[in-house]
Amino acid sequence: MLSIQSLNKTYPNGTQALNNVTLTLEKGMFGLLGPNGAGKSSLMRTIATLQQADSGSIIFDGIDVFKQPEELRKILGYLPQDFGVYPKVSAEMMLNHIAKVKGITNKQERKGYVADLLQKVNLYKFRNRNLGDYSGGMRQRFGIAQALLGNPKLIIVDEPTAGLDPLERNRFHNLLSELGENAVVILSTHIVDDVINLCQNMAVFNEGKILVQGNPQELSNTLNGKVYKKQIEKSELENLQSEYIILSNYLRGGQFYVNIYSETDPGEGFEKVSNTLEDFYFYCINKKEEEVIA
Ligand SMILES: Nc1ncnc2c1ncn2[C@@H]1O[C@H](COP(=O)(O)OP(=O)(O)OP(=O)(O)O)[C@@H](O)[C@H]1O
Repeated sequence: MLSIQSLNKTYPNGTQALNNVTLTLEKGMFGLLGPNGAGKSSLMRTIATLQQADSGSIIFDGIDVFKQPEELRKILGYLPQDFGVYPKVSAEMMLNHIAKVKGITNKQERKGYVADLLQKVNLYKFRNRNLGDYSGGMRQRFGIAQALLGNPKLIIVDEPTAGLDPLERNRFHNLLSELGENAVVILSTHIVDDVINLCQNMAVFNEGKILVQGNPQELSNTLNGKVYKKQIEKSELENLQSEYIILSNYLRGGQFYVNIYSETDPGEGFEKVSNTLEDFYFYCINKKEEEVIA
């Protein structure tokens, strides 16, 4: 349904944010994982017609996004990373306005539609409060509501759960996965667990390139039996780095641990662990593109 071919973008300051990006996305939820500065937002803004690429093409359901941006906008729901609001307008008024712009002309229909959306994101009882008086999480939920206006067929959400409390995060996940039944949903996030829980497909993105694309569980499984952990002193880390492919280092109960990738049992106190998508993600980021095994 969404076909991205050989997309390139270099900003005027010389940063190459997209380097020959090619991706095909079907209906359902697609997770985009990558470190800060990988180019995720650049890709999303380009798909959302907010910026031009230098070369390449994006086709969604027969719409050529670069040649027919207006057509795409009619069926697009987009929640950017930094979502600004008009502070002196209530959520209900703002959604009503956006609904009008999106072509819902019947007043009664629009009212019901907006009320339904406000219920979905749990803001109905705050519908008359000015957006400027919303908390960060409430503003984010408003952003989600505006992205869902007009039954979009392509939904792009850039780190949508940042700032949501666990309950609201769950609620939003349920909503997103419902939407994924009828739309292409692209979810950019740093939360690896969200991708494994929600997405049928995903890509790891780094330095403007797609390193790997596939089903999260299948990608994760490619490291089965090859991830080992050990409790170490922090000072040992540098030495280990020269010997092993370090996937991650972290604290558990105040103790310092490393996870490493190894084809064979490294001994030396390392124990095999059941690996996660997070291990796979770090494996991709830490290895060079041509060495990723999946
Ligand atoms: N308007 C711009 N002008 C110049 N460079 C930019 C611009 N926007 C982004 N960049 C650079 O392009 C690269 C990709 O940035 P982008 O925001 O797409 O990454 P990201 O994966 O979304 O990062 P994050 O996870 O931190 O949001 C970065 O090096 C960034 O500094």
